[in-house]
Amino acid sequence: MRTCACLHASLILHSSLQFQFQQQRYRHYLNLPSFSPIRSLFLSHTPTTSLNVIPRDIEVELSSSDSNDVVLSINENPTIEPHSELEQVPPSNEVKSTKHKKKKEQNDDNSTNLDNRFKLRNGKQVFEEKAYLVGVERKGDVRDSFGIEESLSELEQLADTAGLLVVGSTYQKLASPNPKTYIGSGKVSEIKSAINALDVETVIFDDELSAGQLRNLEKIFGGDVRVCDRTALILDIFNQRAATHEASLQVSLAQMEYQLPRLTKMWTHLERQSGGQVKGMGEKQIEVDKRILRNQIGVLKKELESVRKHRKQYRNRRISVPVPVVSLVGYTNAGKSTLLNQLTGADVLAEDKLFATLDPTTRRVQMKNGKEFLLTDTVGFIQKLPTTLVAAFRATLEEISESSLMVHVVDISHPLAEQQINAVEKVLSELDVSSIPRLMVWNKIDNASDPQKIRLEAEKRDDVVCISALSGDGLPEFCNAVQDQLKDSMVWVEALLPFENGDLLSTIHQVGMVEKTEYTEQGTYIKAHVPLRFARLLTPMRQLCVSLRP
Ligand SMILES: Nc1nc2c(ncn2[C@@H]2O[C@H](COP(=O)(O)OP(=O)(O)OP(=O)(O)O)[C@@H](O)[C@H]2O)c(=O)[nH]1
Ligand SMILES: [Mg+2]
Repeated sequence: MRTCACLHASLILHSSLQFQFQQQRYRHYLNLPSFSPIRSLFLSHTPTTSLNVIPRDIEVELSSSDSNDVVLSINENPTIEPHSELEQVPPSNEVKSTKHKKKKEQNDDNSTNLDNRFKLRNGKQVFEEKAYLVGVERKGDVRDSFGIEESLSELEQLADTAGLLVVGSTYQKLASPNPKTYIGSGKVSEIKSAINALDVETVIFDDELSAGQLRNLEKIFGGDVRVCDRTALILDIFNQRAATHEASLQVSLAQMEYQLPRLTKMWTHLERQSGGQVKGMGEKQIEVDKRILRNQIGVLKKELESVRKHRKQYRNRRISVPVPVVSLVGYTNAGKSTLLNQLTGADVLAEDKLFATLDPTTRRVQMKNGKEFLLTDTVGFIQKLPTTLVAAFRATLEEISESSLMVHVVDISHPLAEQQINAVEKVLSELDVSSIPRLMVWNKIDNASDPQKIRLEAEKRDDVVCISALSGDGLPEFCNAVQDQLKDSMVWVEALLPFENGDLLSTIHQVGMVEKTEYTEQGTYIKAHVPLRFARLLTPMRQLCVSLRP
């Protein structure tokens, strides 16, 4: 009974907040097609997480009704002055004193200012919050990884992609992070001064923070300042970018999984607001919230599974002709989509922003010699990308793991090309794709400071091709290299597949190069080049073929 009541309370709370937001600054987030980049994380999915955004001038009341139901309601607290940026909608019967008029004018100005700060990002309107970036350089960090300044400049690019306005940044060298606040107390004070001086609304940390660290920092910085980390920011970009139903489901799932261990803070906030009267209540509510969230995660997973099954069936049907699949992998912004577009005439969005692509797109590449292969564009990788987040993009992973060849696209003109290569290798090493052969492509050769030097270096290696996906330079050589790699990496087999192995046959068509298929009474007889792992799978059928061959 109590459990149900709490769920009920959460829902009441949500609608009250919506009502409040409509009167206050937050109404923008709810009325517009997209929420503010950072707040969307907390607002969009679970009702209870909305508590994260209770502004300072709202008080929370807790009461118990006859039926033992716990009812929470939120009221505007008239004794507290609204935050200067809040747009107050006056009640209709308000006395129009000069003082009020002045205040209304001020508020109108604020409203106009706020309206000016909505920007169109990723096809959606988002509120351009002022952000401050914070990084930590760990003493003893390996030299060939990203330096702190480079990492922060990448974080700035991410913030810009998400629609935030970066107004400043800072970093600290530390032997180990502070368990309570991640950074040292001196740095915390420095950031607090910057927040006041620059009117900062969001502080973004370059590394993943624990729930406790987020809570402590928000407490120190003050009620209106949001604290989030790189992962939350990336999730928010994914949320804005998700164009298909499957991508939206994947992002929602990843966001919920990110929120689950971080649910505590809003309820301690509640306890604080009520002066400790509800001590212990927060703890129970967290359990209820977690259960609600877990249930929602379960529902989402089921829905995703059915979408995936459908996509797989569609893919199997689509690939009826024997063509191997080549997947494009690489750092975000390396030029994967541009390469796909150039080779296939596809119209995948390619732009100078991080994470332009979320959904895999596959197109057929027709070579001059009549040979063909399918090319798949995938989501880009980035340093400090939690594997759980990559795992959320199973569609991409499936495309990669079922491909016959991985082409690693590198922006060779980038000053941190080597570090980006290492970051991609690191993500790939965490995925189960080590058995898939690779080819490396050094892209954007047209943009390199010394293209000749780079070409000479590439010639020394036999697994690298230099191209410019933008101008088309080097693309025939790229296609030849793909063909050679595909053949080299495959094993010649003749096998007889029983009819019940229809799935295997269609996968072989997909990943191998089938030269002949013949239907016999015992099954399908094939002659093909197949990847080594499939040759192993086919071993018993190869023996069968030898014994039955006429
Ligand atoms: N100069 C130059 N620019 C290129 C080349 N290839 C791609 N670009 C540019 O690089 C930017 C990123 O290209 P995309 O194709 O979107 O990169 P991506 O790897 O698909 O990026 P994500 O989808 O974010 O992972 C775009 O502005 C392209 O025009 C190239 O060969 N030369
Ligand atoms: Mg792309």
